[in-house]
Amino acid sequence: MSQKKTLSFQAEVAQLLHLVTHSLYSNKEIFLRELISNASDACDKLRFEALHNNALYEDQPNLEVRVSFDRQARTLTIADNGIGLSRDEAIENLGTIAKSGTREFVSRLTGDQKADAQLIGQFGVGFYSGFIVADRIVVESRRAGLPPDEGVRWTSAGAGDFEVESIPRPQRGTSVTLHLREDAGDYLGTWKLKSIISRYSDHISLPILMRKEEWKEGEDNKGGEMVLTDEWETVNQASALWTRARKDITAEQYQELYKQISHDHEPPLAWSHNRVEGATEYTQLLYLPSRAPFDLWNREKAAGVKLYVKRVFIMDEAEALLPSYLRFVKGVVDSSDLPLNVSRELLQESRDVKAIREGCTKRVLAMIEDLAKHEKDEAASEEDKGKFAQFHAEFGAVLKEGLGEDMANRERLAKLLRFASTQSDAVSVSFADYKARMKEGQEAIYYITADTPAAAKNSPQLEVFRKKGIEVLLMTDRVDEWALNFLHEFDGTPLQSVAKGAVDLGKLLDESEKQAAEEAAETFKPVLERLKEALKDKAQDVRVTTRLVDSPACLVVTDSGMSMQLARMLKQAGQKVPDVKPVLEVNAAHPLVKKLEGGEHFDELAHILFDQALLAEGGLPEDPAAYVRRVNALLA
Ligand SMILES: Nc1ncnc2c1ncn2[C@@H]1O[C@H](COP(=O)(O)OP(=O)(O)OP(=O)(O)O)[C@@H](O)[C@H]1O
Repeated sequence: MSQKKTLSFQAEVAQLLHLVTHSLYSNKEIFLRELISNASDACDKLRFEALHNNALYEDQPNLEVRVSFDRQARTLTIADNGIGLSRDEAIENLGTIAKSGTREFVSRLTGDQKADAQLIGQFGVGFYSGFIVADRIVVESRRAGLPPDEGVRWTSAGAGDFEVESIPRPQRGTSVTLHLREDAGDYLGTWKLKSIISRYSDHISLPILMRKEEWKEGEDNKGGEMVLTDEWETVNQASALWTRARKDITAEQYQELYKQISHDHEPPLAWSHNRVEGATEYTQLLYLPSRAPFDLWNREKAAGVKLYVKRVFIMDEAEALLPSYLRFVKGVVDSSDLPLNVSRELLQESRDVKAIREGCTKRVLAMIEDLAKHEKDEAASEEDKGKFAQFHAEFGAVLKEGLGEDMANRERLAKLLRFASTQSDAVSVSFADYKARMKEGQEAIYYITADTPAAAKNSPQLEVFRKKGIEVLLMTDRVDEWALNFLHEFDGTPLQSVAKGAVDLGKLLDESEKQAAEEAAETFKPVLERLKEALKDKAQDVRVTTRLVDSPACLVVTDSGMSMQLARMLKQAGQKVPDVKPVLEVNAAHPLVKKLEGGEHFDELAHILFDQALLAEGGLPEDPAAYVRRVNALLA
């Protein structure tokens, strides 16, 4: 019945194992953290499945992990009584890489052994990290609910293949036995193992048990030694970290929990841990990561908050707990009120969840505001001062989605945004900074949206603002145009795109300038009419402007219209966009525009003017070849 079978590892696993077994490591001991974390996950899974099927506990309701070693045999065993593995699951889960964490790790491997090895040390590679210290691993397991003769033994030396056979196994759960390498004898000692467990696994909510050691005198008083007894003792704190009081938790412990739940090897930027009491009671432990994940822009991406109910793990990625624009936040919410059998659908409707979501959102915003406060705080350390800028560089753009998504917090969010401007290349100007620098008589916060910082900075629309010394915010995140639709003012001052509507610099223009502009418009009228006629298929209107200084022309849209940039972006994304014709604004004082009056090549010049204005703002002429032909004809 035992049907021994040899199977090959999936190619990525083989690649990973090769690296694990052939490199030097800065941090070998992480293997224990990884195996204990798997054991703990397996117990969480059992507890969750048992909510619907209590029989799965069999006669062992107390979930635990046991770590033991055998000096003679040179083996170290990590055993749990969690959910266990069926034969098929062992083949599937221990022969392929399913989890995104490990896959991402493999994708980051460079082939440079030293760099890769360091990456393993930081990242951990789950189960396979056992091969850092073992030249053979034997896994014995039985899945909860299967009969005692349907156990499985999985064995591998970490090369290209592994063996599986069916075995009888009365006890539920999994034991992982590491046959330690020559140089890994260190791990055959209670003290060493205990210290690793307390460093990495203290926050695990399950008891981790080890055999007690006792001092035994040597015979005839000839030196004694520590010997193992049959008594087991718990060697970790064994209470979920977030259930403890803040003052009893060290920064390292918070960071370890973050690593475990986020699979991020960098420490978090900040965290916030609170017990919320009142109508809805829950504990929240929320982290701001220091780097954006590669799939941050996937709005479907699951949120990073795990839901527990009365310390029972319910689900990963409970997206109902935070709005989508905070999808980068990681952490744990442990509710005292939700039913244990809560489903995703139920979560969407629950009033308690709504309260939790609001509470968590406030908490996250407060955390970010704190980072922002430190930025300007003289007394803060250099490290703390830099944290907000780092946060904003990684997550600022996604935060902007909140302007459209979270009306209740729009003002708080607006205060947290930073932009580049015509006075600052660094993305560091807040609306408040801008307001403080506004010119006498300036009535709006001016901004321009463009595809790139260079396009924004060199846009002809900025010319008059530059001449007058008026700052303009440069917005170049894809989301800006959309997000700013939802923000019409900041602290009482309206926001105005410089590429929308006619410029009204109002009090900023002096009388003589105004008069000159009006006169120019008047004398230019006949040319305008001809321009309108020549460009009637391209431009909604043509008018004389005061916004240009050095450029002959630019394109603008009407106040309510969609900007050209947004229209291009939507088109690229394959969306239907109503065909909006822009308004062409011309600088009547520019030599090229003056040339129009002469009448020669009028149509050709008119089209060149329009296409150049389009190019200048990052667009493309509808018929680029025709544009080139026209320019060449004039150059010739
Ligand atoms: N002690 C265990 N009990 C039950 N199943 C286990 C145990 N250890 C590992 N497994 C199974 O093997 C799979 C692979 O484990 P591995 O540690 O490589 O990845 P992971 O934990 O899923 O992912 P990651 O390490 O990226 O979180 C697990 O998802 C789980 O299904």
